[in-house]
Amino acid sequence: MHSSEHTPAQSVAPATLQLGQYQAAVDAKIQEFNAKSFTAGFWQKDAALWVQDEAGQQSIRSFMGWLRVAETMMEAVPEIEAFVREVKAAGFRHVVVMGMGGSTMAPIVFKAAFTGEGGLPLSVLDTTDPGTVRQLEESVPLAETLFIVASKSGTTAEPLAFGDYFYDKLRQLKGDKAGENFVAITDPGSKFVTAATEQGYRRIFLNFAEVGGRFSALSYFGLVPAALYGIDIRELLSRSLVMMRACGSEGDVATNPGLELGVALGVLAQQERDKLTLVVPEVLSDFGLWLEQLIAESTGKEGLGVLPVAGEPVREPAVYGQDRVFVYVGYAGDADAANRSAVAALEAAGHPIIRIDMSGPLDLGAEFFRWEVATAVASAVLGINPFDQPNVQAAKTATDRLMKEVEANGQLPQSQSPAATENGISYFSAVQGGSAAEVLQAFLAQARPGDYLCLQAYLTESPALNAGLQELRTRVQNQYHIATTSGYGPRFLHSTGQYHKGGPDTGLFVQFTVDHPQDLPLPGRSYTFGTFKNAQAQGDLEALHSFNRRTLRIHLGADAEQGLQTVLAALPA
Ligand SMILES: O=P(O)(O)OC[C@H]1O[C@H](O)[C@H](O)[C@@H](O)[C@@H]1O
Repeated sequence: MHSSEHTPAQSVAPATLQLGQYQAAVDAKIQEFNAKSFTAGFWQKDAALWVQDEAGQQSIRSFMGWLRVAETMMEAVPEIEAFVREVKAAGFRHVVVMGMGGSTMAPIVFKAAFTGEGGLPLSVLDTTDPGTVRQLEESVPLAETLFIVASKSGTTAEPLAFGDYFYDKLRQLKGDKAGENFVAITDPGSKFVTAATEQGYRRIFLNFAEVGGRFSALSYFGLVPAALYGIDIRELLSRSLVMMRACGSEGDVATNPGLELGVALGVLAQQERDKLTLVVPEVLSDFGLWLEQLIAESTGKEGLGVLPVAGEPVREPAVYGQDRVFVYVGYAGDADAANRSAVAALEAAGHPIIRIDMSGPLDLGAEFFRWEVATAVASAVLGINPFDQPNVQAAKTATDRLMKEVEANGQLPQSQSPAATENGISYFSAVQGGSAAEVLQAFLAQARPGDYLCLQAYLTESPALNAGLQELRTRVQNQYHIATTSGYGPRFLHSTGQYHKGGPDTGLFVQFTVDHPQDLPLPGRSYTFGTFKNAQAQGDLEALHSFNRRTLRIHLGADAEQGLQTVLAALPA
């Protein structure tokens, strides 16, 4: 057993790595990295530490702006705070952040981890699901809501659709003054800058081309919503800077919190401990969404990667395979007894364990940085470029093609015939079976050690659905001992979707779809939110097939919650 502590005063949250039998391999990699002065090279953006091809190296050098973005943003704090005062003085009562993937993940984490005291209530929209869009619209005071359209590229279809949808609503209320309620966060020179200017947006925050989406938590993308929500962004950033110095440009990898963690994760993945299973107290559950995107999109490519497993029911050692590393992130002094004792039992059973105890939610600023460094370093161990997402495009391309068919024919092409239809629910898969139970059984029987079940819910999120999806994960854990992940679509397409297609061929993908009786039209477009979302589901299924992934689509009919219960009832005991 080996443990390393980082606990000086005015310092970063302590991390303890209990790696057991894997410590020797991690130590060997640390020595190898020290011998080539990895720490210095990392800060000098020496791209040869990651990949050897010139194009890959060029991409790496041009996306390392996140290393110092917290310093730059410290100087922007007065500007952001003045903006918050302006917005409050103008009478706004609510903030909605709209975007996908890295552009909205940090606000999602902040919303759950902080109370919002002293700030404006915050909502995040990152789905084309018409039910969710409608719920959001009904839950905010439209005329007094500030809408932040967040898109680095300014070309992502979803945020542009959200912006147009709500701009149209505001025009109906305020005519030419609609733009007062809109803010853009995007890269300089993006097409969206022109559109937002023409529409009279209140403010356009220009972010940094050299900061990629999933590394943008500590840039305008994370900090403008954070400040509006009442978070002390100066303190958040100053804690990031403490971590940044701790991860600083010289010295032994073994005493560098980000580098050591990254080497450990990379080496563990090479030793087939590639399911990074996050255990957190309830208030930090959305930290898992942020970490999922960072790790899965950065490392899940070329058949390699670390699979983040977030939100999985924490269980007794007997249900797990030998492919896990457990990471506990919580608050020092918070009992969180059930989680901590479960992790202790897993440690006693021989699983590698990493524990991080923050002093409070403002430490998230430091943790964002630690995990960004660790993810970049784990990618160096694996020999891949952490800053591209080559396989996300496969789903987008398939969706675009399907949307052209919608424009031409007024509807999506019919999909294949189901393997089984029972109680109004249809099951589509390459596996055969005469009944729902047989199809489910045949599909899940493909599970091998090291595989994972991936639930992809293109549904309106609700507590009942969350409970049903958790029940499904628990049942599969019990019976097949494989890792289980779960995500709502289309959110995960901009996150773990990269790993699903680009990572190892170990996924068993179950896609849930539903009818859209409560659809919503999109202004200026010939299609609805519902059609767009269906095309995204169908497009991603095609993309998964093009990578020969094992899939099962379950169409739940009109009532998703009831449909999911019917599926659970059909699941072999
Ligand atoms: O901020 P945007 O340019 O709109 O991008 C939003 C997201 O979409 C893409 O699909 C990428 O895979 C993500 O890494 C990115 O965070």
